Amino acid sequence: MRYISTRGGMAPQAFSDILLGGLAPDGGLSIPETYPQFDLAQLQALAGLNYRDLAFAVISRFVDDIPAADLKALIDKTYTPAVYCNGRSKAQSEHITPLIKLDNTLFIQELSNGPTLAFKDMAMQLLGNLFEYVLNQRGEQVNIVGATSGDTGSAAEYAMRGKHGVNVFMLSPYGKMSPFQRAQMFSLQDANIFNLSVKGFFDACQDIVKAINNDAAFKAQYKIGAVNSINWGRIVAQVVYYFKGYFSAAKTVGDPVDFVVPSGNFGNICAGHIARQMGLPIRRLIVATNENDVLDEFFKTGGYFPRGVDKTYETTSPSMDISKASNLERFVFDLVGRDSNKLAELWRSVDKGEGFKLSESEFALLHDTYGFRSEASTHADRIASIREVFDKYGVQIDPHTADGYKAAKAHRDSNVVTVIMETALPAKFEDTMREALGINPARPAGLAGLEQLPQRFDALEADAEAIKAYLRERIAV
Ligand SMILES: Cc1ncc(COP(=O)(O)O)c(C=O)c1O
Ligand SMILES: N[C@@H](CCOP(=O)(O)O)C(=O)O
Repeated sequence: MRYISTRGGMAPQAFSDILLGGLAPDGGLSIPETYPQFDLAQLQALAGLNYRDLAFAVISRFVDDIPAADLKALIDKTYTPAVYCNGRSKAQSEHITPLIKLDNTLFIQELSNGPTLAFKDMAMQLLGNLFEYVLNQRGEQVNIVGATSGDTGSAAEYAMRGKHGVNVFMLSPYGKMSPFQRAQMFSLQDANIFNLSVKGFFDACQDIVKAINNDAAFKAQYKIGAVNSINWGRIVAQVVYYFKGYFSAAKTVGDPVDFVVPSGNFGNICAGHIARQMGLPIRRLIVATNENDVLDEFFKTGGYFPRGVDKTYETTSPSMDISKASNLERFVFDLVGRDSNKLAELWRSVDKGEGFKLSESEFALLHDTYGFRSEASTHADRIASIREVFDKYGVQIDPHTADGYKAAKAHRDSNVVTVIMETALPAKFEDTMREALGINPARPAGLAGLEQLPQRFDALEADAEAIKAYLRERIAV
């Protein structure tokens, strides 16, 4: 399996190279030359596997430069009940991503039982182990520069803290995360973790990360790596839980299943798209956004017009306060027939701050061939959804998953099983949960008093040069 860039400017590379490389050298995103395929008989054979064996069956199809026994050991060490037991279903933690049944055809897939209570742990824990393995093999080091709107940051820091050869520099939007998210990151005192609180939205942090990665000389000199979903390693690990969710929800292998995905940077649902391209019988992929509805607009009109700060809003599903979705590039690459010249032209207009509109025939593909639907939520919708799910089913869902619930209601067809992806636990968003239900959500043991711990971070302007200067001062070359 070799990887190319969506923009066509990268010689085919092996998995370990793109893992360490992050963003492709031409500014594009790495993607496999072809997607591995599973036919019905092969899917039937996967259906009964536990999470670890399933993860190996899927991921090994994308990774051929790590010996199979080593890859299996890394996967086995990652997906254990001990790592994924933090949330609501300790009894079910062997399943890693169990389903909650709401009714006969509506389920929530738990993805947030890892150490930081968000779906990011599903991929980030594996990424930490993969980085450590590949760096050890090569005798190299990496300085990860990442951007977070609240959950990637803590997941990355918990996965990489204390790891040999890895430093993490995490840019987060100043004052825009929940108190719990902030405390989770800023209370870490490990010497290899650096929190940079940037005066701007997530999009500004992500633009800076990309600018740093696009400076080839700086990237090489300071050994810069990525843990955001621009890194293919994140996406491939996320593909696995669509297979798991499908096998847990479908009555018979081959039946259609719809997935609803709270979306921001489009990494999670992009993994769903890839699972579908590999032959998993997903019928619809339903994008759920909050008031930052650039993706909803794209899937409803075919126009992709990322927005500036004046049209990006602070909402009560803050991790989705994103107006420029990195991984849409991977999906549009497939949509335009993997024509990298066409893709590069579209993204030149995105990078200029303009955007693009799909042709009529391309727009039709979104729905007909690729099965996408979408829906946006407001704060009032979110509160109503949290209340409804609690009153009707006795289940507490977080505000992001609530955006998914509204989208599920808008698009579900009760003859087809629908799975809503749970993207975080309610404990991370106490204020909104209290507003909706009048009670504080349960907190996993060990996290009481988190917000009272001493916090360590540096506040910086949203300026790539200022961030580079910060990195130069702290990275020994
Ligand atoms: C809780 C939560 N929900 C949803 C999202 C959106 O996921 P994605 O960026 O993969 O679309 C994020 C962050 O990305 C998140 O942290
Ligand atoms: N919502 C994310 C934003 C970054 O997404 P990623 O999947 O590209 O890392 C966050 O919580 O930080």
